[in-house]
Amino acid sequence: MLEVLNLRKAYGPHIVLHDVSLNLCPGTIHGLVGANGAGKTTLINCLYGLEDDFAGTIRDTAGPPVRTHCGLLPYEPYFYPRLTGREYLEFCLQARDRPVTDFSGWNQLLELPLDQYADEYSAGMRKKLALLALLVQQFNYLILDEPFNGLDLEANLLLKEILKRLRDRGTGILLTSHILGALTETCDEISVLIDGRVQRQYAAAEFNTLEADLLQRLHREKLGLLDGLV
Ligand SMILES: Nc1ncnc2c1ncn2[C@@H]1O[C@H](COP(=O)(O)OP(=O)(O)OP(=O)(O)O)[C@@H](O)[C@H]1O
Repeated sequence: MLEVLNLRKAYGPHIVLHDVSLNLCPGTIHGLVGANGAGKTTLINCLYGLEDDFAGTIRDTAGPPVRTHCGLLPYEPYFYPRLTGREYLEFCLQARDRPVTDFSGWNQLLELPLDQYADEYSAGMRKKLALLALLVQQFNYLILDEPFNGLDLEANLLLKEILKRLRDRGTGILLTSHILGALTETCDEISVLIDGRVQRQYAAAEFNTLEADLLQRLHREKLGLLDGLV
């Protein structure tokens, strides 16, 4: 299990995360929802070790450093110039001392032109390539920052199915999204992050109240204004 306990992270005087605690269990899809600037990417960066100046505990309870068995899809994947999609995948595997395998099975699903330079891909293709680099590696845990953003409808549907199958195979998946439906359709539990605090965690059986709760929590005053208008 990946455990985040009393995580506190500040940039200078600005406290971004206040005592955040959550667990990512194997075989579970855990969604993270929150407004722009709520601290989702900061939480992910701390969890994956891209930030180290924080207080609290982050650990894989099985023992090894979190990154050993965990793959990250960053919000905006970066590709070195003049590397083809195929070379990027090979680079990702070699960087982790993994054998370079045949990508054609996974790429029959995502249909990327792997012999084209990755930095010339469209935004959606870049996201697919970064996802492909995770899928070919069989991680125990995946951390996905906005995985659905930028993908076309077909790829969105496919990705939901892939995530559910990985979950059923035992992978623990933490994902962020601003698309509530994408979260409620795929997740087993959802944490709501407001102003750097986990306000509440919802189990799947409680998802039917999530949208109404978020409207109240985020827009109580605006709902009052709306009442006067419509
Ligand atoms: N490197 C940084 N230096 C200073 N402040 C930062 C840095 N990174 C993030 N922040 C601040 O931390 C807060 C949380 O940012 P973060 O990117 O984690 O939010 P988010 O929930 O992922 O937002 P979004 O939904 O827009 O992606 C914001 O106020 C942001 O300005």
